[in-house]
Amino acid sequence: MKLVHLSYPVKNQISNKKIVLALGFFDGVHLGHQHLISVAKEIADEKNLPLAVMTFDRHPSEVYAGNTDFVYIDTLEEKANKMEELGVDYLLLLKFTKDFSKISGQEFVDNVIVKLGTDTVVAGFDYTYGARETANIDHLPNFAKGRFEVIKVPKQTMDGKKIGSTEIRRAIENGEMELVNELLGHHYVMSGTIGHGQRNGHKLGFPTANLVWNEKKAIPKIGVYATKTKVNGKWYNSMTSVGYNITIGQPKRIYIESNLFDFDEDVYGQPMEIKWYKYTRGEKKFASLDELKEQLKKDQDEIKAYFAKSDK
Ligand SMILES: Cc1cc2nc3c(=O)[nH]c(=O)nc-3n(C[C@H](O)[C@H](O)[C@H](O)COP(=O)(O)O)c2cc1C
Ligand SMILES: Nc1ncnc2c1ncn2[C@@H]1O[C@H](COP(=O)(O)OP(=O)(O)OP(=O)(O)O)[C@@H](O)[C@H]1O
Repeated sequence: MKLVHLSYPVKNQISNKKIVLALGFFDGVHLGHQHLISVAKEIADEKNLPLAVMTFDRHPSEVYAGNTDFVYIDTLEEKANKMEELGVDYLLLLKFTKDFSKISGQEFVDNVIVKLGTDTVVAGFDYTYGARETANIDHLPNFAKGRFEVIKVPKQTMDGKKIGSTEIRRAIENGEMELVNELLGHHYVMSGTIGHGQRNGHKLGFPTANLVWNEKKAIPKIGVYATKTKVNGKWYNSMTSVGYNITIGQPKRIYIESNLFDFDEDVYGQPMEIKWYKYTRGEKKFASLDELKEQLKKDQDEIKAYFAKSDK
């Protein structure tokens, strides 16, 4: 798969062939997105054309609402890896600027979709584009004027509700990891490197690997989770705390730290990935380290039992 950076207006086709173009932001590449891309892939294969997916370099709400705290389900790298697995040939990253946000639907069609050499556009039932998202998928054939075909993908739902990135972000921030994983069709993952903690974990008998993560990623709510953690290229069942570590010292910042089961190696500086399974409890302030230690033993038993059942 090729990653292509574009800015408005687009000047040239990206391939000497025409393309099938899937449109949207695609944060998380959830089950709804996966379905849409499989529809587009089928058309591309039938027509013997490359499949391109177009997204933006930042979420439009960062620009519209000036919301610089906006957090993402996927980093660009994660999104690109998922797209590649789905058989996408080109991932197009269009620069989303204030000026671009003001163009009309017709300008978007003429200066982006047509310039790319598009044969067929595939987009969802609620896809919008143009200034303040004024134009929708049903307007697209009028703007196309016969220059490309438009395929509208119907709403994909779970329990009657649209499968959507906004809902998944809400569920991550609410610690509803089982729902998150169901809607994504894969586990929510956070990756980064192993940083230094305050070195209290060893004293407690529960050493932890502290995650240094990409600050644009959505963080599960404060609390304790059943997780799997990858270090040294291998996945271990683990328990992960997202918290301020309120028992030891003054709360300053959020730490994400995993205690891996059946693992005892020095791994500072190495890559680390956390797959999130289930929220088990909130963070508590304990009167002593011994009480925290007692609780950590209980957490370990509970989470080991959870995996003994769910890994079967
Ligand atoms: C599974 C798990 C649960 C935890 N729960 C709590 C908690 O409820 N309250 C708290 O103050 N700290 C909690 N901690 C954080 C410990 O205080 C922390 O691991 C310890 O301070 C070591 O931190 P360090 O790695 O920075 O030295 C938890 C840690 C883990 C791994
Ligand atoms: N559940 C779904 N069913 C069908 N199409 C979908 C679904 N979710 C997204 N799409 C389509 O996939 C493309 C990418 O969608 P987008 O990036 O807006 O994600 P989203 O999940 O709809 O986000 P949000 O929850 O913020 O509305 C769009 O064309 C959109 O219409």
